[in-house]
Amino acid sequence: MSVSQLLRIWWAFDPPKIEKSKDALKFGILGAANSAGMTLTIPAKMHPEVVLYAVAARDRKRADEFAKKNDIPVVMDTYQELLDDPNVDVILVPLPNALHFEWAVKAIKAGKHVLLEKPSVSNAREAEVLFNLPELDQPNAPVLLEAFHYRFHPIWSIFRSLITPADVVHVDTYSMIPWWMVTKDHIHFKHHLAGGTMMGMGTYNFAALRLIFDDEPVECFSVDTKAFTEGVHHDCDYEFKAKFRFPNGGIGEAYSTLQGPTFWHPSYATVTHKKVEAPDASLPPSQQKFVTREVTINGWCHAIFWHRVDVKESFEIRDRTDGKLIKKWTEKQSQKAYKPRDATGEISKLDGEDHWMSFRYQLEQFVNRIKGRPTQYWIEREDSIKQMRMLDMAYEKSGLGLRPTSKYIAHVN
Ligand SMILES: NC(=O)C1=CN([C@@H]2O[C@H](COP(=O)(O)OP(=O)(O)OC[C@H]3O[C@@H](n4cnc5c(N)ncnc54)[C@H](OP(=O)(O)O)[C@@H]3O)[C@@H](O)[C@H]2O)C=CC1
Ligand SMILES: O=C1OC[C@@H](O)[C@H](O)[C@H]1O
Repeated sequence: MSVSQLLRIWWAFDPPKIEKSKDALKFGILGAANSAGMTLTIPAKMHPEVVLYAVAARDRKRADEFAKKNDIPVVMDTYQELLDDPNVDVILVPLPNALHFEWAVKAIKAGKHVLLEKPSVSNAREAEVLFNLPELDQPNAPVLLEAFHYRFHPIWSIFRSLITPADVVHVDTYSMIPWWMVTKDHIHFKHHLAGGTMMGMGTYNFAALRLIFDDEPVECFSVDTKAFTEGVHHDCDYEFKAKFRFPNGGIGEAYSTLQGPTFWHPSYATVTHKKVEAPDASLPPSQQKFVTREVTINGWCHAIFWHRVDVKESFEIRDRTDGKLIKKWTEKQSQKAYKPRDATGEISKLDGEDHWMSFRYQLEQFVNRIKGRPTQYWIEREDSIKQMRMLDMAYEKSGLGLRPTSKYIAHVN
């Protein structure tokens, strides 16, 4: 690892504190959750309009420790107290998946903006209710965002700009978390908390497939899982491989594990396009040029550590009359973009620094949306609903069944 790589990662996790603006948004966090570090407390240090105001946790000692570590001035004993506090503008919901629905609904009904951990809820039924709450369509409605952080990183936009969704024939996606990072008693492996690897990591792969095809899957035709069978862990997949068919006939594959090998391996997505004609005015009229493009993004999930987009184009020149191959060759190029300025075109005009994690890019857009400024990237509410439909489709096919619906749904009209 080079010194510049090390420095980038160092600054990403331990950035210099910056001055906060007078009209900064006050954030409250529901639960002293581990994920809140990446999603909010670290990126907040780098955002002038974000102030960490309060944390509420079920255990006072845990809450106090979390508050001290993150310089959060207010500690509350219940989540409801935090929603009732008029000083709080925004709520981060980093609770177990099964509690996302209830607390996101309550927060929105309390008039708070909500940054909601992924996966947004437990299943599509909950998503349809949450993302269609009438409060979200009123004037000055609260902003609700599913925290799909990687979609806000510049490398993701560069990658997508190299894809022609209608021509995609095959996509292979891979992500993993080493076994030692997720113990069996983690919320990821509790069925009543809507656990499972498709929920935890797979949702990232599934979103990648939806975005690459720019469409929704018509069918999940196979899901192989390795899942726990006993006690609270029952029917929680710790590894899976799923295959989907998309409307253009293309196949999308997703593999992920929360019990992966000891050494972390960067996520990747490899996109194969069909062979298409590449018009070339320099060729004689008797000849035709074709190209088959393969685009791979390495490190799409946690791009701050390392990433690279590779494009491989295989060219052929053929005789127009009999199709005979005249010449063939391959061209390759790669690119990285830790900050928008590393890119070209519209992307290059956006704000960002080398040490911004995807979470910091996400926070930028979230705050812009709340402040009524333009957002270059966003995840629409309908998008989050479709995402949960894809998860349901896979869980149904796997035989593990949908993740249970919150009883709180009976209270929402
Ligand atoms: N964006 C990302 O990189 C990541 C996102 N996630 C997502 O974030 C969410 C939380 O995950 P993570 O932070 O790893 O989990 P943690 O277990 O670290 O935190 C979950 C929090 O939920 C609270 N909680 C409330 N009720 C329960 C309950 N019945 N059982 C357990 N905890 C409860 C706890 O709060 P209290 O302090 O009140 O006890 C705890 O702090 C999940 O939705 C997960 O998918 C997870 C990892 C990374
Ligand atoms: O987003 C995530 O979800 C699953 C976690 O265990 C993982 O660390 C994180 O990146």
